[in-house]
Amino acid sequence: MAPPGPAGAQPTSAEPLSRSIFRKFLLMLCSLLTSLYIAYCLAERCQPLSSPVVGSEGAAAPGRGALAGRPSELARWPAGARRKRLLRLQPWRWRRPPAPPSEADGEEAAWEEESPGLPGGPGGSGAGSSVAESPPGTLALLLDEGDKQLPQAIIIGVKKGGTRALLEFLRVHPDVRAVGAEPHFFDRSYHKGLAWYRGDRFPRVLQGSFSAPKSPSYFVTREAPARISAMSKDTKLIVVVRDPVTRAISDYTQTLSKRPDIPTFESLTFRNRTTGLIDTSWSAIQIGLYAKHLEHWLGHFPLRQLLFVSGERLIRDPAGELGRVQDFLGLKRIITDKHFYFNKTKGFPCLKKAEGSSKPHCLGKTKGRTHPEIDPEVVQRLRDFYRPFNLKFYQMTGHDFGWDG
Ligand SMILES: Nc1ncnc2c1ncn2[C@@H]1O[C@H](COP(=O)(O)OS(=O)(=O)O)[C@@H](OP(=O)(O)O)[C@H]1O
Repeated sequence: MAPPGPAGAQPTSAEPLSRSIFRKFLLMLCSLLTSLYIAYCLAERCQPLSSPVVGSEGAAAPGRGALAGRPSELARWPAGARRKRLLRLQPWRWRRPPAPPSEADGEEAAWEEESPGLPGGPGGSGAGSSVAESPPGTLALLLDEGDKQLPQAIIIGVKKGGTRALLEFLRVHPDVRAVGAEPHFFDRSYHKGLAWYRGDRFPRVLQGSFSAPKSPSYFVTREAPARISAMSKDTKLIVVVRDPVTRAISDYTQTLSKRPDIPTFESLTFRNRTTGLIDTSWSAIQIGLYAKHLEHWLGHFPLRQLLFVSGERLIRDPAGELGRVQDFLGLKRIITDKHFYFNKTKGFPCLKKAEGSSKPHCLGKTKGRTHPEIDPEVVQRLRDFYRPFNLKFYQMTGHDFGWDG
């Protein structure tokens, strides 16, 4: 017979059994909790509050992910938590990102290389897709809600319309952030999906501000209206338009600066010089058929979601045009006359102070090139050719741009 234990320590026959079951239960609970925590962490949900909420969404199918990244998603976070994320973990957000490289330092030049705009060459002949390959200078705007998300406004063109000037002027606004190069998402990289587009394309910027990356023009890309609408039907679209004849010459001048051996403007203009048949497959001509391109956009967006900026007025009265743009984007009217001066040497309006600097700033030498002399008869023929398209465009937009006298 076993000796009795200390008083009170003698377990009943049931006690050791229940204690060991309890211990096992505790152990199992602990391991279960640990596994749950690990699984949770692997799903990237236990990152510090600063981690991009929208970016963790995973691969969204085009047309579906847009809403997930929009303010509604951010609304799930309490305002305090959101503010904390901004303050604690992304101090760089408070700094203005460096200015995007200007034409002078290569970005623009590199971009221009992509669009020789010659028949048969890249961005050259043909309607629709080939024109789409010629990346007209466009800009995408990100109306920011404090985290990564898709653009809420895009400057969709037109190439040589004055898109760079609009971007540089808009950057003066304290609520505007400019970001890196546009990834040609809606024309070339759409297959990569919206999550990729959102990914690292746009910086996280302060709530209430928006960023404006330089981007290709989607105005002449057939697929762009449907794709942008699939991203968000609310996207605001800005088009800088310019007299299509001058625009075509400007386009040609750009190509000529890269390839001095190209045929003359006059010979490229006609399919048959004798009959006077215009070569509408030449992208320099095709891009200027604004009414035709606009029709595609109006199939997906109501007119009120498009703003047409006059390229001519952007030169004559930059503050006036910027006023309209600020209103359209819901920005406070901050950019006014006092921001501009006319630089006689450049022949264009320039900024008294560049964004982030105290020095005056004109656009680089690839903006405001001297155009070659074009045979006046050819210019007249082109004017006649564009007139009906221009009139249609005035009718559609409710605005006479004055290109036809
Ligand atoms: N302030 C100011 N300074 C310089 N240039 C100005 C300005 N405002 C508008 N423009 C006109 O912008 C034309 C170039 O248009 P884009 O910037 O859209 O060109 S691009 O498509 O991005 O290559 C450019 O065309 P070209 O004159 O043919 O070079 C200019 O006429």
